[in-house]
Amino acid sequence: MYSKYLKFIGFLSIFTIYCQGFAKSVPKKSYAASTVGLMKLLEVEDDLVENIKGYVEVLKKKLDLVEQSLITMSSEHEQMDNDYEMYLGNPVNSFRLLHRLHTDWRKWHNYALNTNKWELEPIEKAHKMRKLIPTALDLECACRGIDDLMTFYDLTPEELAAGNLAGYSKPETALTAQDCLALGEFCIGNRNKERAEAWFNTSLARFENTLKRYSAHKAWGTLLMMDQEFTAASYHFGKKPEELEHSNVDMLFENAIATKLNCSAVVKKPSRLLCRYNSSTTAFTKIAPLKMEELSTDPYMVVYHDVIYDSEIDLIFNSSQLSLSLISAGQKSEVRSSKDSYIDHTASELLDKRVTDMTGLNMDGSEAFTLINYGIGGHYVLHHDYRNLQNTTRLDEGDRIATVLFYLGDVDSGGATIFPMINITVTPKKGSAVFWYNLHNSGAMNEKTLHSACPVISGSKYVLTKWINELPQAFRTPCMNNSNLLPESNDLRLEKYVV
Ligand SMILES: O=C(O)CCC(=O)C(=O)O
Ligand SMILES: [Fe+2]
Repeated sequence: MYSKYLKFIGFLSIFTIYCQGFAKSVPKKSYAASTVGLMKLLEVEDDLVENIKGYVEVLKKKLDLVEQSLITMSSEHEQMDNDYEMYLGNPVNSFRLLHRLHTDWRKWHNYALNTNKWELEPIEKAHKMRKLIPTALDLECACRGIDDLMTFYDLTPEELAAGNLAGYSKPETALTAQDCLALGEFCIGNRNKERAEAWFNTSLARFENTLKRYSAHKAWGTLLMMDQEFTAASYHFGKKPEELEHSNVDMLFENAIATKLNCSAVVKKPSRLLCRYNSSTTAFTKIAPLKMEELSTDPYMVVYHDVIYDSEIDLIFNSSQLSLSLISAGQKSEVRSSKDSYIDHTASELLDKRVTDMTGLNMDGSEAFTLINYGIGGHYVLHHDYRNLQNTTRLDEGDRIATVLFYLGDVDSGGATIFPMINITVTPKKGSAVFWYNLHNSGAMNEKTLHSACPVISGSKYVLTKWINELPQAFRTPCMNNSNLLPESNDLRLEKYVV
């Protein structure tokens, strides 16, 4: 199986040299940084292929069943032989027609809506492998390798896309339209507009239909909009320039602008909310109240001060693997530039209790603590913590109802956590933690929890995140209230507990 990949490995290992050259800016475990790493990735891909094959089998069985029934249904119509009156004149036929439609329709409706757990098993297995798949940083490293090749050997996107490597032609290594698009997006992050445009152009030429071309047009159009080049951008969005200036596309930038403003905000808005001791969430807080500062009521958000001791922070650092690889300064990614790892069992048991004292929530089924380190420029783009889980998956696990983010150190400058939709900036302060609800009481997702980690200007930032899941909170969160109900599919939590 591997032999057909070996030539790709030869090609990809060119990246190795480049990625090692960037050793300071690339995580050590980067797949693209070694041939051994790439071999591991092939194994991951093999497993993934097996799981997806399993899923295809499941789908085929379903498809066969539906096709078989279609054949049966059509054969009834053939029997009529265009003489409908004759057919329906027979009361048994009329009865069968009615009965068929009455019961069959329900059957098909249920069949289409219900997915059995075992049917999703192969895809769930594939999902569990997600920790093994390359990260955004791995991809970036690979893009950088290609980008450097282009610079050193004066290659154009067209040549590379056709598998032409400086006179060494390998059509089988030709790039797909999606590959070219990813390289174009990398060039935007790398502030190389000209090369980004050349990649988008190559990508557009390789996409075979308009629908697929849309993503390349959108990326290119957005790039032009950023530079206020409305006329050029209008071509990509299929709109007139004057429509574009006021269109929804502006929304793309509103958040980006809000992020910038909030990241540079130094003065907090005066608030009518309070600082107080919280002594009511658990029995323990009655004897050891926590210093709490209210930040917002929608979403509910508070900061706890001095909620984690220096000795506990030391324990976390000593026990985590992060200390082995503190080289994150300068890592760049469009999504996130940071390094994360998990903390050990003793520290997490201790902190689980603390989080319950802070939130009143049950830690069963919550996700493991993640320790994140951001170096200079380290950031995390705007995102929501909820995962927008649908149907079955949501009923099994529940979405992330709340987040607790501990700040394990002060940051010299920058690195705030910002919530642009509610205009809140939380400055990292050693020992403090911010807690907020991602979901409304109804279970619907609260869009206002959109947040981002601003780039670190100077120093280093360490945070510890805890994502708390919704289902174990059935007896802890307030009764659900219909006032903020969103459409049905958003409200499985309600359905599950109110019946
Ligand atoms: O580091 C931060 O300030 C935010 C981290 C975050 O949003 C997350 O881990 O989901
Ligand atoms: Fe987050």
